[in-house]
Order: sequence, then structure tokens, then C-alpha cells
Amino acid sequence: MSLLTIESVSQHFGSLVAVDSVSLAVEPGELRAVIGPNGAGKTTFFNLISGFFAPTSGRIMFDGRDITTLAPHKRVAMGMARTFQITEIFPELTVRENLRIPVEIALGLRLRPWLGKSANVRIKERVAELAELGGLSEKVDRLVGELSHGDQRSTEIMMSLALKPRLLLLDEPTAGMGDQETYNITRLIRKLHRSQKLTIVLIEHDMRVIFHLADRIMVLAEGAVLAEGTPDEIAASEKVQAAYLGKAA
Ligand SMILES: Nc1ncnc2c1ncn2[C@@H]1O[C@H](COP(=O)(O)OP(=O)(O)OP(=O)(O)O)[C@@H](O)[C@H]1O
Repeated sequence: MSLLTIESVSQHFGSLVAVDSVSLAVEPGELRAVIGPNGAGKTTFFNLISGFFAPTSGRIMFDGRDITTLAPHKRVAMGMARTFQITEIFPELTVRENLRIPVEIALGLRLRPWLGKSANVRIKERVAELAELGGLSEKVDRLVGELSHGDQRSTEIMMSLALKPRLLLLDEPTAGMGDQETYNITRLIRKLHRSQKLTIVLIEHDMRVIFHLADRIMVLAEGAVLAEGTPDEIAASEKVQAAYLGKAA
């Protein structure tokens, strides 16, 4: 059974059709990319998956359950995590302190007035494990606000992972990054996908990232699915090339 199934979903804003009857099935363990020129409807599509809007029409199923109108926090509770284009971390806290927040939530220990020794040990171990996996072990005591954009993004991704999501939605994970940082984040995402068998849907502008990572790619243009296939098929598609060059496909 697919983990996420989108059936003919549309989103209208007045007379504008931002997402036009889009369908998608994401299998467990798959890394699926959604690409498209500016204004193609990618962010709106992500907002529909994470529940920021209910679609004008269509149906969204997650883990066999109809979540079309389910509130975002209930989707998170079902195992859907999302990172944003704007980094959502606490810059005035250290990496360790940032990671500790979702770890405590995941262990059901957040905001307890008093934590026993064994609870503290469990939290510390999990924070250390996440820092290691995210390549952040040497930076755990640094303030996040002082880190590079790439390390901040890694921290944010590891915070999402602390919640043990079954689906991770990544919204332009390398936005605003230079070549080295883009490479590092791409490697981290690939490592998480492979080692944790994490199911990931990502929106990305940077084609190098997409072609290195994705099992399959869906291309949106003017709200509709223009093409779907493996990276090789998408790279060879004349329709896709035309859409990116701004010509009529
Ligand atoms: N809340 C909204 N109200 C009205 N129109 C909207 C809203 N959100 C998006 N749109 C419009 O829907 C269309 C698709 O926008 P969307 O942001 O989803 O595209 P995108 O592919 O993510 O673009 P980009 O790559 O530039 O981020 C655009 O024409 C946009 O102006």
C-alpha cells in the first residue's frame, strides 16, 4: 500500500487554478521530488499535503486514512513532518538545546517539571545519536544562530527526524545555499533516506540536487502534472525542457 496517495487534487484561489487535478502515489521508502518552474503550484501542493489548506476538490490518503480535511497538527501526530523554506529553529539556543526539544516531545517528556536520571540519560543519548547522524557532533555546543546556513538546515532536518516521522516533506532544503553547502545537505538527505529508510517528498529548484537524490520526479507546470518519471526520463523529456525554457510545451 502507498504511504501517501493524492487523488485528483485541485486548489483554486478565486479564478486561479494553482493546483489542477494532480495525482501522486508515494511508496514507503521512496524519495520523490516535485519540480516545476516558478509559480507552477509546488508550494501550494505541499500546503495541501501538510494540511495548511483543504483542497477545493480531490482526496488525500495517508497510511490508508483519508486526511483531506485533517488539521496540520493531527497529520504531524500521524507521522508527517515538514521543514520550511525559512529555517525554523531557535538561533539563540545551541544545537544540543534545539535537538533536545523534539526529543523530549517524542519521548513524551516535554515540560515535565522534573526529569529522573534515566529519562535524562535517554534524552542525552538520543540527542547525541541525532547530532552524529546529522554530522553535527562537533557543533552541539555552538549557538545555532552562529552556524552556517547549511548546518542550520541540518539541525532543522534532524529536529524533524527526532519526531520519527514516517513521511518527511522537505521544502527547498538547499534554498539560498552555496555549492559546498548544497552538496553537504544533498549527502545528508541521501544518507537519511538510505540508512533510515525514510520516505521523503521534496520540492527543489536545484536540478543537481534532484537528479542525485530522487527515485522518481513529478514535474508541475501551471498547476498540472507535465511529466512523471525517473531522473533519466525527466532529463530526456522535451516537454520538460520546453517548460523550463519558457516555451510552450
Ligand atoms: N494563498 C494564495 N492566494 C492566492 N493565490 C495564491 C496563493 N498561494 C499561491 N497562489 C498562486 O498560485 C500559483 C502557484 O503558486 P505556488 O507558490 O504554489 O507555486 P510554486 O511552484 O511553489 O512557485 P515558486 O517556485 O515560485 O515558489 C501562483 O500563481 C501563486 O500566485
